[in-house]
Amino acid sequence: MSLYHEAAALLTGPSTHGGSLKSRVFSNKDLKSPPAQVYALALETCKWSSVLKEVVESAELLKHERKLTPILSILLVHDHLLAKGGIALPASHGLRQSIDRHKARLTSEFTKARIRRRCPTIETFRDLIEAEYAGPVQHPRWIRVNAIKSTLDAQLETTFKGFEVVPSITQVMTAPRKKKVLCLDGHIPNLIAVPPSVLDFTKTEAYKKGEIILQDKASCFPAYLLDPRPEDGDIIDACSAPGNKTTHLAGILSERGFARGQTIHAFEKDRNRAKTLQKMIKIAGSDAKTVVHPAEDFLRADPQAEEYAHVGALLLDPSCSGSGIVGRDDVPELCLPEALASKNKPGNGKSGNKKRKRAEGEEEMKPAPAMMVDDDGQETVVSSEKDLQQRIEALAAFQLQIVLHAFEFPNARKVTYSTCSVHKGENEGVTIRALGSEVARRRGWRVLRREEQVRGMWEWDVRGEVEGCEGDKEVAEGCVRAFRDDGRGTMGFFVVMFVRDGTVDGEKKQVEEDEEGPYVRDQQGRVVRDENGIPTLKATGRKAVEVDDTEGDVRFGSGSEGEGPFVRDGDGRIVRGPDGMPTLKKGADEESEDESEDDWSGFDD
Ligand SMILES: C[S@@+](CC[C@H](N)C(=O)[O-])C[C@H]1O[C@@H](n2cnc3c(N)ncnc32)[C@H](O)[C@@H]1O
Repeated sequence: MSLYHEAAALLTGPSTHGGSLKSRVFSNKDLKSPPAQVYALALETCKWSSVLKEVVESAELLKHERKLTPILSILLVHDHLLAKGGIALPASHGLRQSIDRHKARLTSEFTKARIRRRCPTIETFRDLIEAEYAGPVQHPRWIRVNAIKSTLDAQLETTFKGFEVVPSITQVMTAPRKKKVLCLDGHIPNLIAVPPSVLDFTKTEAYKKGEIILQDKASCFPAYLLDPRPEDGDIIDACSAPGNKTTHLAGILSERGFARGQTIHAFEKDRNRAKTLQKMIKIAGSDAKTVVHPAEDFLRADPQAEEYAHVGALLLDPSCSGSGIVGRDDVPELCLPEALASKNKPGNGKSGNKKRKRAEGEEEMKPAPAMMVDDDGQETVVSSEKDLQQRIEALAAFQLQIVLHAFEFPNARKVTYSTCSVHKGENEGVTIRALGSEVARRRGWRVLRREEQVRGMWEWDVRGEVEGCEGDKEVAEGCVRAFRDDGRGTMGFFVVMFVRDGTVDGEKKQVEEDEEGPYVRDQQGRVVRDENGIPTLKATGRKAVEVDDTEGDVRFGSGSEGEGPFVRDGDGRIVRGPDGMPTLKKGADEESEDESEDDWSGFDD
């Protein structure tokens, strides 16, 4: 079967593969053509289908070529007009000849379609189609600067040279997809948003060297909320692959300075995914500080083992329904030409119809069963609300087990739990059940209140659902949510942090100087820290931990005074608040006059 027949069958034929176009292509083991080629052809044809319908109808192609079906006609005309190498069939092939016979007419109708849309060149026509496909508001591309290998300033001067810095995410989301604008995120340090198609960042030197990491803003919440510090001891990332959050933890700690011997333990149950994890950790430069536990189930790690005696913080990001992932449920629109259309006026055929239309002669399509694809790729057929509830319940039971296991680590004081799901059952539901558990009560685990959270997180105003928290407003406020398509540019996400004080197993109080803990505090009650984030012990007046400075300088940014948008100290280092956010130079955060509604609050404390 040719590439075109395979793409046609995929787009209009009966399907046993539900889910997005991507998962339909890549889970279809019967394809003879390379899946990437089938996917690209099908997706691009869908994007252009309203134009192709117009061209095919105006050229009366289906009237003259009775053997062509509507779907085949637009797939072939797509490649004829828009693919670099034209139709991927020999000149003698019947399908190709059915298009070649009408070359001149098709080209002329395509030119008319372009001019009708006021596009002077084919490039502007392509941009218009991409913009229409994305809709008026687009999901930004989020880029985290990996503090182990680079700094925000260094990236602004290299990878993002020539980009205009705009103050609000709204301006990035509504900018032309290729416009060189960027927004420095106001919640997560070292995070940049740009329009989605401005550059293929995977081809940049910075990406190849691990200086930048493509990671959605919401996916940066857990490591930032966990706020890892040198005095936290070892850290466990329980469900790590592909390693975005593991490398983020390492990035934060490298800015603060790892304590001597401080280690991140990264568990990953799936052997293949563990390989990806190892690769990512190496590229990101965090391999020296990370112990990967490949193909190891976190639930089987013994909390009492000597190896984990110094674990003070855990990040839990277990498998979930993935219902918050952007693009997960994308099935592109498809406009098909009328089979026997005679001289249709352009635009007659209701192009832009949301639903897929079938023309005469197309095979009857049975509704595909809905497919739930978890964020680690596991597929479940979900054909009713009951199926969905059962799947959520099974996931929630597993997620709860992960949280309760983490609660058992003897020296753990901080645990974040996150999902990229929008379902209450996997989020607030798990939180409430964890709080009500025997181990939580025995060991004093509670939810970190909003006002106790690191600044970017307490300022984030999308919080947990009170109803999902059984009416407990304080717990709901402690939960952090993110939704797709709410104008903030993130994926759907949930994170909560559990903490406990010095009470160990309800018995002995750890030795502390007073109720406020062992560290020196300022007049506002905040722990006084040095430039590496290390607090001073009241008892000794000395630093709480020795920072490992054997691997070179611990930096909070580099470059000379006066460079970049941030305030610098006398040594040229970026000045940051206690939460790690850089301070913008005066005027750098001023809005343009016409920017009325945005969420920018600058980086000042
Ligand atoms: C949501 S993904 C993690 C994404 C990752 N935290 C990141 O930000 O790149 C969940 C991962 O947990 C792994 N996993 C699931 N159950 C596990 C377990 N019991 N122990 C260790 N890994 C597990 C899955 O194989 C999957 O790779």
